[in-house]
Amino acid sequence: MHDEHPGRVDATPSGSRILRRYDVEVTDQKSDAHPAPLTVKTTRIDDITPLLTLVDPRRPLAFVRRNDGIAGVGTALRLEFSGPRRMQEAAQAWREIAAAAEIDDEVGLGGSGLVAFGSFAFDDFSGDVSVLLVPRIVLGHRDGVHWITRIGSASDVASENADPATLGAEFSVALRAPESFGPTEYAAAVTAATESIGRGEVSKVVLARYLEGALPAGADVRVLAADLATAYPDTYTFAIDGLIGSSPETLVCSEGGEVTARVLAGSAARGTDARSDAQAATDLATSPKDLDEHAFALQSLLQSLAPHATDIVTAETPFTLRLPNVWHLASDVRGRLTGGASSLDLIGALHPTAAVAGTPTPAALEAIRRLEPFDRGRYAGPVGWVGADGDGEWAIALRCAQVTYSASGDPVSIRAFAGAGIVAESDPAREVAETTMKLKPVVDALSRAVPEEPGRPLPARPAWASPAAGL
Ligand SMILES: C=C(O[C@H]1C=CC=C(C(=O)O)[C@@H]1O)C(=O)O
Repeated sequence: MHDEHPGRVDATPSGSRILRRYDVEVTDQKSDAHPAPLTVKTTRIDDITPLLTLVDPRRPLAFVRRNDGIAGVGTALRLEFSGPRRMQEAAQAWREIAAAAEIDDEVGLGGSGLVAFGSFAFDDFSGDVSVLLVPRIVLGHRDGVHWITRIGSASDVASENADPATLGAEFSVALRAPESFGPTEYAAAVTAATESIGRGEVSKVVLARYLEGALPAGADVRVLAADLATAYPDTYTFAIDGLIGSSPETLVCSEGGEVTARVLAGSAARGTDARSDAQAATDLATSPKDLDEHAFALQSLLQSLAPHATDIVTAETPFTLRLPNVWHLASDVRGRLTGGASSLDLIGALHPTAAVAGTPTPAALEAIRRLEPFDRGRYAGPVGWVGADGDGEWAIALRCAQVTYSASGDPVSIRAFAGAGIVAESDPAREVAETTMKLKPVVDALSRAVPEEPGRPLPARPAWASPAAGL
């Protein structure tokens, strides 16, 4: 049964709100009711249709890497948060929702059972809301296991289908920098940041810029996510509340008491042949400027993680991570959780790391607010999912774009972001080039030629897609 009266059910002093809704559009109708406890049933299935063919073409919901991941259909619950305590409030709300839920999960893997997808704004004072979204249906794969989860109140848990729909035609979008903040203005902001570093006000600042463009009418934005997943299979491809991207950086993953992170900072262009590519990696691994930039990011992560974990290990020197568009300096971090923090508590403790803000954090945030003449929204914020036990996978929303919607819910425009870590030795022209490199995944995916025939072939409708199959 669909709830005809989705409405506001809780409001916190900071302005966060919990909305229960079953349709894409949120209404602000007030209600004193609290959300009914969720009933959740996860069943193993034999196989699964490509996840992205199952999700909403206008507002896809997915978090995938290589063949593993989860995708969501419909909305059982939408929770919105804002302000400096948005992640702490989300952690608390999620604890209550998960504790009240009735969960029957025969799979028991990360991502099965009750999950919420989430995307959080970068800045405490962003105009964009942060969200946790609980879908009506979750489809998942992990380690060769496939499952479907149905979520709802007791009466409606099995009432929604996940029907595959052919991906729409490729589309091409001309992305442009805003007139007021193009490459020249970005370079000037980099200079201002290095001057501020020279005056000792801050040690590192991550400065971003953006490109934007209009989407063609009826654009199926799953196509962007599908192109990114194909081109960047080793990254986390995400599509959550219109934020679509492919991030190589793990903010934090927690599973069964173990916590992991992958810190990235320090970048170089890929070479044009094998020899120049190997040279680019060696130069990056020995560049004092990039090693400094990396050390700030790693230190900030280690310091913020320390109160929540023990036996924290990381290598003494970063390794070079090869992506199709760029080399990065990378450090993997591992530890054991103490004190029972959920993955939402952890993102609240770790965000923003110096990979996306700078060092020291307050001065870097102040410089970003002063030098970037736009709201980052959810770019560079945590993006991922959390399960009922608090475990989850959270990337940093990089190499991504935010879709904006018309009042009727149609995708109308898109804004792609990229930033670069600025330290004392940064050269403005090189930082402009670095952001261009980092914009490449989204720019390329939005410049695809329109194929001869629209749409892509789909496998036959799977048996589990219907509640008649008894799932
Ligand atoms: C801020 C971004 O990248 C961060 C992650 C990896 C390398 C970075 C760098 O070398 O500056 C940045 O810290 C971005 O992609 O928008």
